[in-house]
Amino acid sequence: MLQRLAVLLRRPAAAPLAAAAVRCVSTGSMHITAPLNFWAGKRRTGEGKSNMENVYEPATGRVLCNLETCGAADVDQAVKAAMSAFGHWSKMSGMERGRVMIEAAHIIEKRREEIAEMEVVNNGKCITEARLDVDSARLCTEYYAGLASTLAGQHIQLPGGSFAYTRREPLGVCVGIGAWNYPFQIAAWKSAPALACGNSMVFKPSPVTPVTAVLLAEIYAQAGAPEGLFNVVQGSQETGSLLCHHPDVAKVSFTGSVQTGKKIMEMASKGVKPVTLELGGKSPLLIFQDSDLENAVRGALMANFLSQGQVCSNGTRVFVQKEILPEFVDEVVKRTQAIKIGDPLLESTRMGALVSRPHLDKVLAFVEQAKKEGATVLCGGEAFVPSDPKLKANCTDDMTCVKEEIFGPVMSVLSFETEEEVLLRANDSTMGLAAGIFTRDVRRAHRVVEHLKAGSCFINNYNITPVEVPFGGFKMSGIGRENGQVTIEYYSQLKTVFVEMGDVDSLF
Ligand SMILES: NC(=O)c1ccc[n+]([C@@H]2O[C@H](COP(=O)([O-])OP(=O)(O)OC[C@H]3O[C@@H](n4cnc5c(N)ncnc54)[C@H](O)[C@@H]3O)[C@@H](O)[C@H]2O)c1
Ligand SMILES: C[N+](C)(C)CCCC=O
Repeated sequence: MLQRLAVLLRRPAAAPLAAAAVRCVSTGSMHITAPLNFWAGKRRTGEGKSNMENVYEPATGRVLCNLETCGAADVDQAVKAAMSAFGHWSKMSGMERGRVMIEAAHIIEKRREEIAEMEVVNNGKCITEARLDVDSARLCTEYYAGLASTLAGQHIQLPGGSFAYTRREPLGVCVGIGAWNYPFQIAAWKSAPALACGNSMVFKPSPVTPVTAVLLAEIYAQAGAPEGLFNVVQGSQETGSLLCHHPDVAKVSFTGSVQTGKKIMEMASKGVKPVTLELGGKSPLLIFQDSDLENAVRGALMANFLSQGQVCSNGTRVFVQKEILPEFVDEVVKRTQAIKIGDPLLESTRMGALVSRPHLDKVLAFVEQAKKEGATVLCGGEAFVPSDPKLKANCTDDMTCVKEEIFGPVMSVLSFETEEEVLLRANDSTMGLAAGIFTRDVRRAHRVVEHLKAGSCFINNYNITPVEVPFGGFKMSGIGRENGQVTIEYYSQLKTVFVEMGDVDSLF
């Protein structure tokens, strides 16, 4: 089944305001002219000023700002600034670093509304979700601020009074490259663990959503971080590639598509640099007949329609046990039709605009393809027109919409009969970011989860990502983890020190 596709395409509103960067209170009123690059403590103009790309407001199609992309000289300056900050920051104690980060978290909290509004205007998601994204960024900063002072090595006793110890050391200048679906949150999820470990960072946001990462840079600076600790360079793949190849960069943490992730890994391999890859998914959600149906329906909606369906971990293959399929589908259709689609800045809106016209066309093409392959659209299925909800159903595992990541508000519903069968079908994907199961049978829940090939599994819920819990993928969905204690491992390295207390026992 294919669900409602929501998109808002509005006519341009009034003329843009002339001021540098203007906070908006209504859709279509913001125009940004302040530079969006930031290094060595200041906003900077990129050398690609002559070759600027338009950045659009998804909800209106208006030009929000122009992107000044960074070339080799800019990237070099940002990396130099980060190296200089690293010298100072890496020598500070964890407690001192944590203090700066806690202050940054407080500032994020104070500026919550402003950041959330900017995110809405640039990304198209609704304000309620954008606030939660800002909260997640703040919580992540707080969490790693707390962990900073706990980083430590081990002492290992050896024969004859000799011993060894390990030091947990930072890597150096880390690069973060972000996707457009969670722009501010991704910048925080990458920078907070990196900085807690004593690294500095150069971050490149997606050229589609460049406006909020620079706010995070200002916040760290205001919180007392040394100049150059967190830098932002804008641009597309050329800028990203310059960062990955830069000889002074120690690590690359990337969030984006599988296709780009492979290129990042290849570029990083030239310098034998470690990578964290947070890539795409085509995750399964398994709903057994003994589920609490109300919660299963809620879970399926949360698994598919957050951020207009543009979520890496979405459970887009919804397998429903045959006995409850009609009941489940009726309820899901009813609630999907009731989703309030509209101006993303309105409090009542629950679904805003897809990120761009080309992306909308891509999502609609998946729906057309699905229809050709025999799927029935139960509701939606076309660009959203308020009075025109569409319906239809019937997906099979071999359909393109069931195999490929659509990254839009499109839920495919499939029916299954047995646990063994659904496990085989659920795992039949090259990706393995997330998976979910709804059942009242606690033994089945854990048995099924043990066999699911996915990095994040949800039992009787979906798409929650507390920052204390590791997040990341199996198979082609990625390498490494974000959040949780384990992420410290991905932003630090161990130095082992042997200490001899006796004489050298030489064979020569
Ligand atoms: N696993 C996760 O945590 C997670 C989170 C969010 C999004 N995603 C995935 O991201 C994808 C959508 O985001 P997108 O369209 O922005 O992805 P994308 O791969 O097109 O771009 C991601 C970033 O990589 C940069 N980039 C592109 N080519 C590059 C190159 N050759 N060298 C260096 N940088 C390059 C882009 O400019 C952008 O900043 C989806 O597949 C989604 O599942 C994954
Ligand atoms: C917070 N969410 C909704 C789980 C999103 C995680 C990041 C993936 O795109």
